[in-house]
Amino acid sequence: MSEQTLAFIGGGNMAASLIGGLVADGRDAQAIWVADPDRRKLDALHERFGVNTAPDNIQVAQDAAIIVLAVKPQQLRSVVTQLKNVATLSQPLWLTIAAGIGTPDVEAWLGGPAPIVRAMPNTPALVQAGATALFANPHTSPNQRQTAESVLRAVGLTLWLNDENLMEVVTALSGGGPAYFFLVMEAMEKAAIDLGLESNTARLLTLETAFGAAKMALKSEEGCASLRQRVTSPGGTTERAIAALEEANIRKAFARALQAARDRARELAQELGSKHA
Ligand SMILES: NC(=O)C1=CN([C@@H]2O[C@H](COP(=O)(O)OP(=O)(O)OC[C@H]3O[C@@H](n4cnc5c(N)ncnc54)[C@H](OP(=O)(O)O)[C@@H]3O)[C@@H](O)[C@H]2O)C=CC1
Ligand SMILES: O=C(O)[C@@H]1CCC=N1
Repeated sequence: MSEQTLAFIGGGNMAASLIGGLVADGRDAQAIWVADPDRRKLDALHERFGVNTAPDNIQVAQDAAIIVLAVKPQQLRSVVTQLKNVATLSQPLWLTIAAGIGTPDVEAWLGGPAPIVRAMPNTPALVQAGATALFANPHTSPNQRQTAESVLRAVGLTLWLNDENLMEVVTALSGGGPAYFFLVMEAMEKAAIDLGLESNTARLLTLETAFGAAKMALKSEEGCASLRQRVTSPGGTTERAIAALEEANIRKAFARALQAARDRARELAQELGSKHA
């Protein structure tokens, strides 16, 4: 394996999204390795993206420059403990994407100081439209920060956080955010079908409208509130729709949703962190 080999430990949803985005960005699939206990998942990743695969975490991680920890938070501790001796041989950069679990926990499981970048990506990485926040622990060199950033920048926007505690808020906002938008799109599509539109028409109009609104907001200097008002003609139809949404307390629902996700990230750290023996 060459020096810039990326080893993914865990070949599930988020690993597939990151790998798909990286390969689409031109990264050599031969320099990407994936380990997962499920042979069918590995075969599917190989078929889809041409990456190398093996069921053995140590085999996949041992010569890698960057080890991406892409397992569920509940599996992170045992995986890191299993791989900690790899670090003494090849001194890789650890890149963890697990929700809730902080770099001090990963460092404690590794048994000593190590360069660790904690990232919170999201699944649109698959189509290079991801949004990722990154945090580097103090043992990460400027070069290693750049290396981690270049991996995530290949699949979308990257931002650095100075305060690791804010990663829980990012997890609630952009980590899980695609699911909230998918839910809104699901609901809009269903409502339009119930009102008589043919399903394919409802789907296409919903998706293009979501895409157009996001693209317009990204390109515009105006905030979302102002763009919303431009659609909302006084005495018109949108005004009635927005009034119905406000009446259903949509703002409060989103505030509660993000808070619940942020709190769950904190709970995961409590339940699974290194202080919890
Ligand atoms: N999904 C998302 O949108 C996002 C997820 N994340 C984070 O990414 C991480 C992965 O999430 P996601 O991809 O959704 O989860 P998945 O469950 O889809 O992927 C995790 C994979 O790791 C496998 N696995 C289990 N145990 C081991 C082991 N010991 N060694 C190697 N692989 C193992 C799992 O197999 P099996 O299923 O058989 O257990 C599964 O295939 C999580 O920590 C999550 O918090 C971060 C941002 C967004
Ligand atoms: O739901 C989760 O826990 C993960 C983290 C952010 C998105 N998916």
